[in-house]
Amino acid sequence: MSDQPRIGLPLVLVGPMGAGKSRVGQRLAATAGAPFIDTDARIAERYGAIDEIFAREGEEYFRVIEREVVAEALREEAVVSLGGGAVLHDDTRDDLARLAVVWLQVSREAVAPRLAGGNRPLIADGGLDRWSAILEARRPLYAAVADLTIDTSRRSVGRIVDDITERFGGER
Ligand SMILES: Nc1ncnc2c1ncn2[C@@H]1O[C@H](COP(=O)(O)OP(=O)(O)OP(=O)(O)O)[C@@H](O)[C@H]1O
Ligand SMILES: O=C(O)C1=C[C@@H](O)[C@@H](O)[C@H](O)C1
Ligand SMILES: [Mg+2]
Repeated sequence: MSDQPRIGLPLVLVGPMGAGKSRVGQRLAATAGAPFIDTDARIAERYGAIDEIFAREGEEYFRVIEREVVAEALREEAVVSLGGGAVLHDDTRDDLARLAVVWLQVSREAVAPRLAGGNRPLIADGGLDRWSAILEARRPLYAAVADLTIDTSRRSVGRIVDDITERFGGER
């Protein structure tokens, strides 16, 4: 008998840039012995670096390929970390209504050091003010799809993983 916690799959992480979706998703999947999919990473594998896609083809095109990758990922029995803007797509929000979704939140103060050095095209100009404006525009979308909300600002990755396994444990 494995003593790995069992969680219902797919288990989906949403939230703004820098909230910890990739880091928490990876750790959660490893802890639960589940596959991990990061849709940003899958897009980059197939189509090239995300900042280059934005620069070359624009955001609208990015959202089309993002939707394809997200739709495929949500059909897999995996921990799935979505890109920050994936919830903008109506079909993705419809899919998420039927799945276990965790909204990782983070304060403006806590996210500042986490964003340092990243390659995030939407906040390349505008920095933290732009990050806050994007979050406010999307807040109702995250709220609409979330089954569990966790403020990660002052919480370790390990504690966040425990919070999630506590809420969604024993469903596999
Ligand atoms: N709970 C936490 N406490 C402190 N630092 C964290 C926490 N979670 C993540 N980080 C750090 O914050 C940074 C951003 O995390 P991560 O890349 O997982 O965010 P993300 O939500 O996937 O962002 P993006 O939407 O840009 O992909 C990383 O350096 C990560 O190590
Ligand atoms: O918040 C967003 O719209 C984005 C977040 C990242 O995860 C990437 O998906 C991309 O940089 C766009
Ligand atoms: Mg990420």
